[in-house]
Amino acid sequence: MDIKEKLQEMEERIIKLEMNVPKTFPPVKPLGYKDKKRILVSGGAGFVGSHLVDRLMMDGHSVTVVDNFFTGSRKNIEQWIGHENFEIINHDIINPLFIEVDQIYHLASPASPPHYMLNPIKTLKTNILGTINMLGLAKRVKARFLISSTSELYGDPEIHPQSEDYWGNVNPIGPRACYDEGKRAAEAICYAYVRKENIEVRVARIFNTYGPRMHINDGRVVSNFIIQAIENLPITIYGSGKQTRSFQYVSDLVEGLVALMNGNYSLPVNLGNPDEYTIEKFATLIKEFVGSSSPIVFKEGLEDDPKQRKPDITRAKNYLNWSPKVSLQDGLQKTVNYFKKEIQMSKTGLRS
Ligand SMILES: O=c1ccn([C@@H]2O[C@H](COP(=O)(O)OP(=O)(O)O[C@H]3OC[C@@H](O)[C@H](O)[C@H]3O)[C@@H](O)[C@H]2O)c(=O)[nH]1
Repeated sequence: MDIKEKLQEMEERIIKLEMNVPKTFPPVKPLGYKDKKRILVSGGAGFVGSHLVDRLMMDGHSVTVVDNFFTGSRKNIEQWIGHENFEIINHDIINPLFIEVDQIYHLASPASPPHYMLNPIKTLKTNILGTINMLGLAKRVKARFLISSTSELYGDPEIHPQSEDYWGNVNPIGPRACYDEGKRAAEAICYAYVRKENIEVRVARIFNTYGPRMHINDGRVVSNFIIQAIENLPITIYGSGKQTRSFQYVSDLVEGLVALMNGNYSLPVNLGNPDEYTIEKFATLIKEFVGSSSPIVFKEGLEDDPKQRKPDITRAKNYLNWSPKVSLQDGLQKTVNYFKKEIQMSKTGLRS
């Protein structure tokens, strides 16, 4: 959509608002009261959270989003504002929350390294106090609880690929510790609640994920490289570029989260795409994909940057019958289209 079309769309929306024409929502499945669940998504205005909210809403459930909008954004969920099945609470989960729900997807936490390192104490509080508060809620209302954990829990892994029974290699006092150790503590807290309080817990260890709705200032490799390539700016590789990552498209992750929540498996499960690339190869691939003239440049490496990462997804295959479906080609196409629009909008001042 170019800028003229976008302006026209906005004008039409203003006219409809002025005329009090009811907003049209994406289609929602009708669900009987027995199947309809009340679902809380913490961090539901974020990149992953908002895609999950779309899925749960379209499945016909009642969804409550709780978000403090630190990295989340209202525009990610604006399509549901005003829907009778949808509610949004502006709240920081480091404080307790009292509502009635059947399921809790606990996704609230900054996830991009520059964001979580910006305020490490807040990252620790969110993952530790926030998880305790969300589990307290799950205990009070007997809700099933899913937490978004991370592949960062494996630190700089000495085994490859990483399976869930690997305990990890994390620097407990390094700059990434606020997130890595925060998530490790969060998992420990979950299983303490399982042992002592009989809570039904699901733990998703999420590997690198990309897709539309990543923030333009997200700072992770996929968004950085795509934006740099679109703008013909230098593509910045941190370190040698020999480090590896494996990238999953966001809709695959959402499928995995829903399957995990509704299945019977209660130990941690890796959710990621085993399609592995060196960062150097990935830079070339993005440059060619976008058709960019960007030079590829090497910058200083990051402290404690994991050298290799690839999920072993045997558990997810066996227990959830889940495996990623979206190819890098298809996922990148959607993501590049999204960023082209976002860049255009930010240049016209319509988006920050
Ligand atoms: O511009 C950039 C950005 C990043 N990178 C490199 O690309 C690799 C991936 O970096 P990202 O910041 O995208 O993500 P990381 O793998 O370090 O961390 C991620 O891990 C999994 C999730 O839990 C989180 O989304 C995030 O913490 C790193 O080696 C990083 O140094 C670049 O070379 N250039």
